[in-house]
Amino acid sequence: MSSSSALQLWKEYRIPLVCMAFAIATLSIILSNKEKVNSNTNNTNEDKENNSDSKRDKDASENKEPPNEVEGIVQDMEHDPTIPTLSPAAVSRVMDHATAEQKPYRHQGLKKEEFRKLPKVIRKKPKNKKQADPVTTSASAPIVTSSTVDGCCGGKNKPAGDTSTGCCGGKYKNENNHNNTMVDDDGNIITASVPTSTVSNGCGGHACACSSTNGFAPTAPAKIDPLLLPMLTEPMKVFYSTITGTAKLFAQELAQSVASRGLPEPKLIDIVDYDTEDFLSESSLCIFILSTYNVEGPNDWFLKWLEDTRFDWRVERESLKKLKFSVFGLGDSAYGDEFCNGPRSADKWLGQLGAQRVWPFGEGDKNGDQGGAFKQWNDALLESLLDPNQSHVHEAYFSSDEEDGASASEHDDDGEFDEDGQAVKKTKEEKLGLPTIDGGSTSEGDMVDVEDMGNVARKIRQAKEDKALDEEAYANQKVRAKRMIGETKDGRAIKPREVREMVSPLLYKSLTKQGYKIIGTHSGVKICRWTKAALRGRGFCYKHSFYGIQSHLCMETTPSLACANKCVFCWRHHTNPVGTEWRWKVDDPEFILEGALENHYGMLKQLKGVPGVRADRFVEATQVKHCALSLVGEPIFYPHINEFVKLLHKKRISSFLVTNAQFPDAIASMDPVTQLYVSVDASTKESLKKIDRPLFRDFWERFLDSLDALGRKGQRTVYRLTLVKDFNTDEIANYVELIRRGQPDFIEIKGVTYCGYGGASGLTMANVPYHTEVVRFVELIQEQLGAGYEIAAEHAHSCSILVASTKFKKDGKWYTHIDYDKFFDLVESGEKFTSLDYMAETPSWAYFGAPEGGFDPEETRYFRKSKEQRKAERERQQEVEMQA
Ligand SMILES: Cc1cc2nc3c(=O)[nH]c(=O)nc-3n(C[C@H](O)[C@H](O)[C@H](O)COP(=O)(O)O)c2cc1C
Ligand code: SF4
Repeated sequence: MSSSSALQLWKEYRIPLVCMAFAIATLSIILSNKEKVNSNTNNTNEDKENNSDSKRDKDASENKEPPNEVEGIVQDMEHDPTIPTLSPAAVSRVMDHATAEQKPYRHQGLKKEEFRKLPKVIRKKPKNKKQADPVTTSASAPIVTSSTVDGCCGGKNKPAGDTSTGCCGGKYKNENNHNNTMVDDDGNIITASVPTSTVSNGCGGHACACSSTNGFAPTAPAKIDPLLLPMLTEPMKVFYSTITGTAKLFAQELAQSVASRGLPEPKLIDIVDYDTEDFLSESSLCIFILSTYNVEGPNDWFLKWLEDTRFDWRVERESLKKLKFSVFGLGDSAYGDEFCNGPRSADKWLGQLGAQRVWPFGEGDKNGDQGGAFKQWNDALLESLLDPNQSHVHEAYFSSDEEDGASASEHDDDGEFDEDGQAVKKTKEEKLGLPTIDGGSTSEGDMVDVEDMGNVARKIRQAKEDKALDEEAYANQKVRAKRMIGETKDGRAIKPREVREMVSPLLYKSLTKQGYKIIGTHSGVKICRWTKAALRGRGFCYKHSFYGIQSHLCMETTPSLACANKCVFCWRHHTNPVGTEWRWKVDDPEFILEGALENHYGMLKQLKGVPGVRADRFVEATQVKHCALSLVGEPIFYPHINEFVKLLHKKRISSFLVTNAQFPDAIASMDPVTQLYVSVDASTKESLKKIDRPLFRDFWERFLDSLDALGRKGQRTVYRLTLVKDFNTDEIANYVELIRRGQPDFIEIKGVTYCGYGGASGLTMANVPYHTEVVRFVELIQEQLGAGYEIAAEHAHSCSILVASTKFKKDGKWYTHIDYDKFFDLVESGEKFTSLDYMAETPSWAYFGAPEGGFDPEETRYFRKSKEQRKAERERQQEVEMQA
């Protein structure tokens, strides 16, 4: 073929020829790759390592950058059946982190041999697999990276002059290793170890793995600080309180820096929008950015709640133990001692309530570089949180008692002490309720083994489920009101805070279980056992002997289930809400009274068929004549107590109101009641604190002021003393002093009734005095009181004795009973009257020392039945109640 014809041919067929040649070349490449893949499938892990090494060699020889390490890891994971499959979201989080972290390593310009020694796995520790000895571990063994990497530095840190090869012996170790711990979408813990420079603990000694094939020594099992978990599994919450907006700006800044580090974006919450009670079940990481105001401000509610909870002995000491937190305060140093005082208190109380401080308190001064201080604190906080080698719990800020403005004894429960008086420190696992090693003490400090992480994840899931259920129940029931807390400088209204109901679903459940009927949101009514006894003609309570009340005509109720004490003998088993001020929704007095009567009659109806109920008593009982405002809680706490009492009197129902002497102003402003009681549970400050466990710090002053207010009332007044052996049965002289102070008309003294208290009070049967002991106590009181008071009546059955002012004794006869009709007439008249205007004669059987012991002879004395008889009767009663 001539060259011209060949050229002609080439011109005609060049395109199909080139295409054919290209197709053949492509086919041969595909075939050769397929062979490689097949042979790779049969390779050992070591082969894989070598293949991957040779790929790196190739890359290095072509002067290319090493491949993205995490891409390699993810590919490895896809092929390795021992590695759990990660969700795309988890993979992308790992990728983001690794990409962010590999820069420093590249900048160090590592050589290929050095690069090979880097760990390249993301692995979950194989279940029940014993950690291999680092010396004998082959390269094919699963490598579990550690947050405290102990492996060889590979000589990476050696200075230019050091030409030796292999192990540096730890000589040149540095602190920078990056270890990112992740949790996949199923709650599995994964550890992405992406060292950026050298490993930190050197490689000297027997554990040196310089000679191992991969040059990386697996050491301790992967561990994660459980305190990091909430941050990794759910967004942190950033609470702010602000008036002029700075705290909110800082909160937004924090949120941005968190998100920029690849963590879930935080939730920003204005503290006034949050139900403080929800902190009790809060398990998120909570950051508080709080401004300081010495006037009414957005912090008030939160701080009040913290303080109340902190000093409420009914609340579990570590009630916020699930919460992890850090506080930053905004203030102005021009305020001197008041600089950032609110936020600092929040930090202190959170810590004292068991919350885990993940970073120390920070503060920014408006008078200085507030923004700079915040940035510094913010950066340090996040750096610390992202560093798993750091302990995330920091020393609580404990102020001295003087700082709190209280005596040391008032705060003596700040810490925990063992029998020797030494402070007891709980391990983090104990605080978190995690399983501990060797029955209580962790052998490895603060870290929890990966194998325990399943439990942690389960606990977190459980807590979330519980919380969701709680929230749902609460949302279904609550009717919220708004509370205005002021206005901003420019006249804008600050968001009102929502007011919640006193009775939470949990409390509702607990109280109804104990037989209470709940009316509205804060009131309760219950049938007392004496009402049942009276219906059956089996006697009345001590009020019958002392004041002429027939128990079946009496309704026991309270318009406030909350009070400000935590008395050791409280019937409520310490489940009730407490507070030093009313902070709940308020129900209408008419609604409460109607609800109380309706429920009372409803409960009575159920007793209709109970064996022994007398028809005449049952009919009488359908018209309540007396109301004992003493069931539980503090009735005087209810903001409309005067209206409530007025309604009772209008229905010609007498009012017996018992207060616990913590609200002197309320006592002073109380309109006349049939009988006003004050509980005098102790006679000294120390024993009152011990027995009533009051919430108020100035509880003693309040107590004395209440007695003074009672003395000024000019009403029929009573001191009620409940004797608890070994708590308040001595100090007679002090009681006498208190009686002289309040000049009550009567003093009721009774032994405490043992109701099977829980552990909270620590009360046992040994604390219940015998009747003879009560009598002896009363005699001593009377002796020391001298003229003016005498022992008037008793009710031996309930171990109660009445000491009365001799004003109520005329011609040798006692007039401790009440002419109720006269009382209502006096109230209706609107005239001023005294307790002497409506007294009535006391029957002789009620006198102290009378053979009847205060038992009305008209009643049938009931003696206890045998266990079997009681059981049979109980069953019969249950049957009747069921039918009803
Ligand atoms: C009326 C008022 C009262 C303040 N009281 C205090 C105070 O008692 N202690 C304090 O450290 N700072 C006090 N400050 C300063 C603020 O806490 C400070 O300016 C803060 O940065 C405001 O934050 P915000 O913009 O988030 O509201 C007060 C400021 C105002 C306007
Ligand atoms: S004042 Fe009454 S309700 Fe309150 S704690 Fe004491 S006993 Fe219980």
